[in-house]
Amino acid sequence: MWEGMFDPNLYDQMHIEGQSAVALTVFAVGRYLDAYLKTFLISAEQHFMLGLPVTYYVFTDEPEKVPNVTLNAKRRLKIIQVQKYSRWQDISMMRMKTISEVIETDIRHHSGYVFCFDVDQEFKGRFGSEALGDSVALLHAHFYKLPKDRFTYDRNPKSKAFMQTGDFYYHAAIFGGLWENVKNLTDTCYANIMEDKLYDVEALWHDESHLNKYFWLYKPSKLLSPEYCWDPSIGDMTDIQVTRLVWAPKHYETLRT
Ligand SMILES: CC(=O)N[C@H]1[C@@H](OP(=O)(O)OP(=O)(O)OC[C@H]2O[C@@H](n3ccc(=O)[nH]c3=O)[C@H](O)[C@@H]2O)O[C@H](CO)[C@H](O)[C@@H]1O
Ligand SMILES: [Mn+2]
Repeated sequence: MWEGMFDPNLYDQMHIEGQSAVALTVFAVGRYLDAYLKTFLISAEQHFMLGLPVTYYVFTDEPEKVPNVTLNAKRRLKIIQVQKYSRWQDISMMRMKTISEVIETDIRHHSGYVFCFDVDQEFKGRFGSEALGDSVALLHAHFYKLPKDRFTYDRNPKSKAFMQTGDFYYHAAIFGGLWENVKNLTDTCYANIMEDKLYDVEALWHDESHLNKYFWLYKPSKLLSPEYCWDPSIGDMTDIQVTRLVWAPKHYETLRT
């Protein structure tokens, strides 16, 4: 999906008539909560799936610290406590298991669609119902123009994420689709992550490597352009007419320790 390819009103009309409901999952564990969550949620209320019922699922180790954000009509927020793994790689990877569990116990009873987001980002423009689809993947802003041999797939044959060729390089900061498909995605990635642990290997880019392998084997039905997750530090914006969501500044040294 690129700006200019679609009529937003047609998508909105179709999803309002079809009574589509959307679940958004986001993790804010450890210092990521103070650093990013409030901006993420406030901006989502300004731009994410406006007009549709949205349930936010905020996963955190410190529920009492989740900011109080005023929500639009038909929108609600659920806070779910999770443990804080000591390694940031595990905080990131283990999201797959937690998302799968909450789809099973909660989401599937309320929302047809699920979108899973990193928290270190801010909505800036319409992120609307045109982004909904059976199985949705995002083109990584740093790779969408590069030749395939530059894609940073996992090249270790011992990892379940190993792959030699692929279609695109997908960004793990956003994926989504019908809950059935997101359930299958998270279950598959989690099983592969755990099998890697058994053999003491870790994929190059963690959950992102497993996500790329998954979307190579189970093709997504819809691709989002980097407008849907843009890094403002990229100088060349010739393809980008609208930034819908942007990366927030990363402060790995202070936030991940
Ligand atoms: C292009 C790139 O470099 N991608 C990798 C990088 O993305 P990122 O640098 O975007 O990862 P990240 O630091 O945003 O972590 C992913 C998400 O996990 C959550 N979180 C993570 C750590 C923490 O202490 N608390 C917390 O809540 C939070 O929602 C965060 O947005 O690192 C990730 C692992 O972390 C994956 O390996 C990604 O593939
Ligand atoms: Mn991130």
